[in-house]
Amino acid sequence: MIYLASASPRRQELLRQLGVEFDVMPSNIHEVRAAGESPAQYVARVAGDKARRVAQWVRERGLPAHPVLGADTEVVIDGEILGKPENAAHGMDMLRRLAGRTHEVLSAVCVWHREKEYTALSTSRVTFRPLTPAEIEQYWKTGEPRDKAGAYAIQGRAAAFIAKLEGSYSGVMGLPLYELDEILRKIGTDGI
Ligand SMILES: Cc1cn([C@H]2C[C@H](O)[C@@H](COP(=O)(O)OP(=O)(O)OP(=O)(O)O)O2)c(=O)[nH]c1=O
Repeated sequence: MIYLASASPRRQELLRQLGVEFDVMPSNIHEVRAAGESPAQYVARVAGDKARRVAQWVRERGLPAHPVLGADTEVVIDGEILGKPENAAHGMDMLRRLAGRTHEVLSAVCVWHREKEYTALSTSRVTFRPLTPAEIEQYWKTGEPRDKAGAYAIQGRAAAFIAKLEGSYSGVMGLPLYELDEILRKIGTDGI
């Protein structure tokens, strides 16, 4: 049993795939980049913040001390983190930037267990085919990109845009399962 420090339905789906039993406990932390933090440092730190926050609640409420899992996923292009789209113009802008190019998706997991934290980072390279303005608009209108880092979902219609993926499909979707399983095996809580 673990606590999943996330409100993301994608992360629940991915965790179910590993067969790990979990309770959902969203962290609701405010994600803000600190000065001088690289994208890799940022995702790892945010995954840790989510896990630490929920671990603290678990302690305060006297709940059973199961491991706590936090995760963060960011889309990076030209060294810049794109974040989630604030509105249609912002989202379509992101898709225009990604079209016809290769970008990185950084996905970090952090497990807090017995006063120790275990963090892993998955880096994937995703190549989009070129997109026409009409395709970008149509895709935006599906509603799929709205709550997603980089304004797309590999597990949804954006699969049709992805010419190449080097790295971790589950990592791009929001929870790198290979890296997570390595940590869970280390602490003796695998789902199998
Ligand atoms: C690139 C990409 C991102 N995403 C999603 C995964 C994450 O849910 C989201 C990135 O935002 P996150 O801030 O990592 O997570 P979240 O706000 O959804 O949930 P929580 O903080 O409670 O854990 O983008 C996809 O679903 N598919 C994709 O292809």
